[in-house]
Amino acid sequence: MIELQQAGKTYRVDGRDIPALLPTDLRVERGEIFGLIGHSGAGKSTLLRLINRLEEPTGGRVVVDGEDVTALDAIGLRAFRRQVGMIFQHFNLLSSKTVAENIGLPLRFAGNTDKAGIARRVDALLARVGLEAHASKYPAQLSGGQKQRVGIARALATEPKILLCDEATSALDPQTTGQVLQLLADINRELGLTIVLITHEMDVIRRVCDRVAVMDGGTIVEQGNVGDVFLHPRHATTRRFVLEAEQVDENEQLEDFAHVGGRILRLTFRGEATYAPLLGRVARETGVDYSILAGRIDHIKDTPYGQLTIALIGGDIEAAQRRLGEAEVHLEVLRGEVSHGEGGAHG
Ligand SMILES: Nc1ncnc2c1ncn2[C@@H]1O[C@H](COP(=O)(O)OP(=O)(O)OP(=O)(O)O)[C@@H](O)[C@H]1O
Repeated sequence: MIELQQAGKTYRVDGRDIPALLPTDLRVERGEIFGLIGHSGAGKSTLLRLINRLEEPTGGRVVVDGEDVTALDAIGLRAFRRQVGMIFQHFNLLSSKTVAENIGLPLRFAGNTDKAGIARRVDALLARVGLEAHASKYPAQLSGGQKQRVGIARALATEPKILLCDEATSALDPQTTGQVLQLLADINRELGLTIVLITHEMDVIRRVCDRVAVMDGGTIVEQGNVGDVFLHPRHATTRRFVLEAEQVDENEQLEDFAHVGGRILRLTFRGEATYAPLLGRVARETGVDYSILAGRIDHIKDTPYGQLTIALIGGDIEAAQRRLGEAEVHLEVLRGEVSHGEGGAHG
């Protein structure tokens, strides 16, 4: 388990203090995938790099599995860092070394001189990341996705218990991003590795993370289970990330609906409720008509969810809304009722 206890970092540049990370408390549980999301300069990298002390905190403590990392001397820190792998946006591979040599490097740095043992470990890692056929190639001969696989294999070489991912997919195209995220999720599940990743894309969080913290201005402004934060964002920054991920402009959408009569609701379904034939049943029972204005069905990690924007027209709208509210559905009224053709919003 990783704990930040009032951990913070202020840089001093040309006599001026730059508070990159305000004193922050955070807990990452063992075996989870924890995401940090924020815009450029929010303090994500600083927080991540405090965990393995690539940055020294200017205040507070970082505790990993009960050990105060901030108090370690140089020898203790070297041993601790073997338990923490890291991967980077631009892979940070040595261009003069082959794939196999890059992957074996952390073992050599750790003082391992058993060449046959290293070769066996490197072979197993190559197989783990699906690069058996590329062992003797050089980084320049690989695609971005393959380079990141080398980065992941190298990070796993010393059998770490924590993997820190600094924008690991930001340099990759969407399809390759999906494959690398899947690999991270598999490693997390199979090895029980704790993963902390930083990103500026909500989609990355949605696909692999269990929990998320949203950062803004050097502090955490919202955190929780990804399902809760993604489907019901409370902070304005979180909301913007979610809307960006869904490519939705809320104001534009409401303008588009101006000519639609009735009451406009947004329904959010999670888990099995996503596939339940609820709308038709409620419409039949209450005599309302509905039209679907916008919708999306997708997954948050392995859990399906659906979001539907509908207009309810005619019939017993109050009863319909009550029935929907009683089901396993989260319901928001986006716009009150207007009669057809009237347009514009009532409160
Ligand atoms: N070595 C440094 N010296 C001085 N200021 C720094 C240093 N590193 C980061 N900062 C400043 O600290 C703040 C937070 O930076 P940080 O890199 O942690 O943010 P970030 O959210 O990771 O952004 P990005 O996504 O651009 O990497 C920024 O204002 C940045 O300019």
